[in-house]
Amino acid sequence: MKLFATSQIAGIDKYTIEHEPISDIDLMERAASTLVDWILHHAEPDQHLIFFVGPGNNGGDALAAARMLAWALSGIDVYIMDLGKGMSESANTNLERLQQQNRTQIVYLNADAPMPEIKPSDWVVDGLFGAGLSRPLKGLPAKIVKHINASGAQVIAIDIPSGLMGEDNRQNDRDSIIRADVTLTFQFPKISFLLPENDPFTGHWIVLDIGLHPDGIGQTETPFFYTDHQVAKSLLKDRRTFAHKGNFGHALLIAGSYGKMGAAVLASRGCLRSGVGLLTTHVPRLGYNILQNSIPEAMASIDQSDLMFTQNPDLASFDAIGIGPGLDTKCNTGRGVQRMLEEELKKPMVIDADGLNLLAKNPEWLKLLPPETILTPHPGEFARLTHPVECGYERLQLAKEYARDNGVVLVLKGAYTAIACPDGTCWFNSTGNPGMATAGSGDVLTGILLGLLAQGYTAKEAAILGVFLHGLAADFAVEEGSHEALLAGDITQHLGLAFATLKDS
Ligand SMILES: NC(=O)C1=CN([C@@H]2O[C@H](COP(=O)(O)OP(=O)(O)OC[C@H]3O[C@@H](n4cnc5c(N)ncnc54)[C@H](OP(=O)(O)O)[C@@H]3O)[C@@H](O)[C@H]2O)[C@@H](O)CC1
Ligand SMILES: [K+]
Repeated sequence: MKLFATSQIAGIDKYTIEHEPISDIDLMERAASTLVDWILHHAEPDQHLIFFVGPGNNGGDALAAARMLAWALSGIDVYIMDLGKGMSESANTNLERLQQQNRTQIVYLNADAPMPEIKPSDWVVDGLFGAGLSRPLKGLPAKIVKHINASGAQVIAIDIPSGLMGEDNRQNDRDSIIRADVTLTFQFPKISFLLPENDPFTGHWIVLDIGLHPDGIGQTETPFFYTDHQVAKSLLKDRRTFAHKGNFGHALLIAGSYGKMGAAVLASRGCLRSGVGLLTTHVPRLGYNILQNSIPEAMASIDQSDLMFTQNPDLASFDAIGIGPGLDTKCNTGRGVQRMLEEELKKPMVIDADGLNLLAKNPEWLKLLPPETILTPHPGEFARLTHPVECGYERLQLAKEYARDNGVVLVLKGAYTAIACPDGTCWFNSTGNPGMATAGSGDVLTGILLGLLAQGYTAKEAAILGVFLHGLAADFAVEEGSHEALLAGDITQHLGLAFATLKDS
């Protein structure tokens, strides 16, 4: 799915009105009816709802929804924020319709008016501002937002929590943004919803399809995408009936050191469960028994060192290389990695964990990286590769620059993992859960990415698909357990179900 800046969404909105064609008041009616469906599905018949209405079309949506709900629910109050400059045309039409219906109390709130009582048991519907917000809230809007946030009531935001910008919130006033429990957003998640600093504002967000015109969506260019089932499925390659293991590549994983052999085992499992034909895992001597006992499907390549990686095997027979899980950053290991990179191998590569920490210490290696390279930092590792940042928005910009400037696919791990590609595109992942914040989860991902690279997926395809499958497998694992108890090994165990679900979807 494409993701757009709010200004672009307004353009698609306009395109829909012109080309469907549909009048703007009817498009608003369609949007409002999706809100109403959601609310009726979740509210008890005696639920008291308080609508806060702003001057633009976000307010218009709120007024239309209040009218539709007033036929079904008895306790609806509407407060209109009076900024002294009137309302948009469609909002005005909906105000007249609500007045004519005559089932709802409508009160104007100006700067001097006392704030209405909101009980913790009430539901507040926030229709103050949406995609048309142009600056941080001050004065009356900020006062109303603070009053709502302090109420303890459930808050449902229409389209965007009022006060939150769709993209860049670096200059925003965080005290003057609605803290919603649920955000019902139209057609597309907004880019700011995918950044960690905005989670307290959006709460749980849900996308409501309002049928914006597919041609308008298709013609609007954007660097941002959301990897949903459809995208991931389109990347998945078929396995032919007469295929044999030679068709699915031979991966080399360089992983493990004294005390960190688990990382090598987990990454090996992730790799083998992602469809690779053959896997050789290169480990220090001490890891030989551990590896062979815990994962007999992997072949072992043994380092000359007892304790750590120092020297790669002959690389000629491998289709892709993964390096990093449990590697450690000792000098000898660093020298080993450097020698390997200096071979100027043209094999696809994935670098994780201590591989990234070594790269951060030796930025001159960047120019030695092969063309199809994936780096998989979490925010801390990314800060070491670049520099610390203030917020997720800045990190996203930096990730896009880093991927473009260095010709690497950068997998910035976290909720909605962002994959920045050398072509300037950025793909947010839709699967996964907080249970994945657990030891070894990243090692499993490295294994999956390596397995996909070895099978001939490009670095970009492998990253988008691999991150999606990793998250989906973890989602299945959590369905049987809990976030707290999720082990990285549970992710590998559910990879089969993730592949199968994607194929059948
Ligand atoms: N796109 C779609 O597909 C569809 C969109 N729909 C809905 O429309 C919404 C977008 O509507 P919108 O463009 O009218 O913007 P919205 O946020 O309601 O208000 C703008 C008003 O606020 C004002 N204003 C701005 N900032 C301010 C501030 N800090 N403090 C004070 N005032 C401020 C601004 O005036 P300004 O002073 O900036 O000139 C203007 O008067 C969208 O979120 C969705 O809910 C659906 O109905 C149908 C399909
Ligand atoms: K809103």
